[in-house]
Amino acid sequence: MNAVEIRNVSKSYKNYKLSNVSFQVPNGYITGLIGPNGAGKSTIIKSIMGMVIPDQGDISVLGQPIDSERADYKEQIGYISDENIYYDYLTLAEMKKIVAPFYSNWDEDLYLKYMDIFELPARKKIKECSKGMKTKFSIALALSHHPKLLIMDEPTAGLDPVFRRELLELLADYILDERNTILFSTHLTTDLDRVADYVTFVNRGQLVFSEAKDEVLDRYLIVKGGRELLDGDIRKEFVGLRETGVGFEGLSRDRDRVVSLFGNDVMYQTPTLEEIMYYTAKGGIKHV
Ligand SMILES: Nc1ncnc2c1ncn2[C@@H]1O[C@H](COP(=O)(O)OP(=O)(O)OP(=O)(O)O)[C@@H](O)[C@H]1O
Repeated sequence: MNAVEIRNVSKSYKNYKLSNVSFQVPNGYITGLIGPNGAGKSTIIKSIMGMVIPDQGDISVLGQPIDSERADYKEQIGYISDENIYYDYLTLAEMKKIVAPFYSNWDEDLYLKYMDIFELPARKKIKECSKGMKTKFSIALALSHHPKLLIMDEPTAGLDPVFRRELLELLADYILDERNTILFSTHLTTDLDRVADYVTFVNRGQLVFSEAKDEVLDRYLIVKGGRELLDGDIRKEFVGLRETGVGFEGLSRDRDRVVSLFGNDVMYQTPTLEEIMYYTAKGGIKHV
């Protein structure tokens, strides 16, 4: 089963279009949603949360088509927004009192445990909290109602490296229960190198790929060689290309093809997710 299914979803704004995007978030795994600034990650996540209504397409969450009239499916979701969705003038404890009654599964002991682990001051006003503290508070609230699906929009932005690593460990613990699923968006792709099973990549409102991370890393290849090897046709083999006075570095999405083209005349390197995102977003920009 898929925890989330997105079929042919489109959404237009004045200067932007999310175009006919379809992908699945498999149950029991961590899926990373990556893409440069403005690619459409938050638009997709807000569409799943019913906060943005797509112009067309269908979305199902945990087997149910979502419906703006019925918000009960959200009880099963732990949502961490990239914006402050809480009332600034309240303390953390006061905000928790508002949020907790929405969840029949609310676990006060678990909430207190997270407040303690994250060293969060319950009596501090939200407006007096740092960005990292607000994110930690969001995570505490999201996990304290035992959600089956955790949806996080840029959760690691604003977190120091120590807590970022702790958060990733916490997510790994949460996913140990095979009924749980995580979808999280980030442009810090190193987080995904560590924990993601699947990767969905959007660029300028278009889906580039959505598949198992290992398959992506097996298929893409970086090629480094001398400029004399490049001509117009060869350039078209690359998703993105960086050329210098003497050489080039290019990303191919077809490992077998470039190896058969270049043989031993070049050097090969498996790209990181960051390199795949960089070359795809930049295309054939020249650096001479
Ligand atoms: N309510 C809105 N009205 C008009 N344009 C919008 C609105 N919401 C988003 N956009 C535009 O849609 C595009 C995609 O935005 P979105 O927030 O989904 O991107 P993102 O991938 O999450 O980016 P980032 O990594 O910077 O958070 C952007 O060009 C943004 O300006």
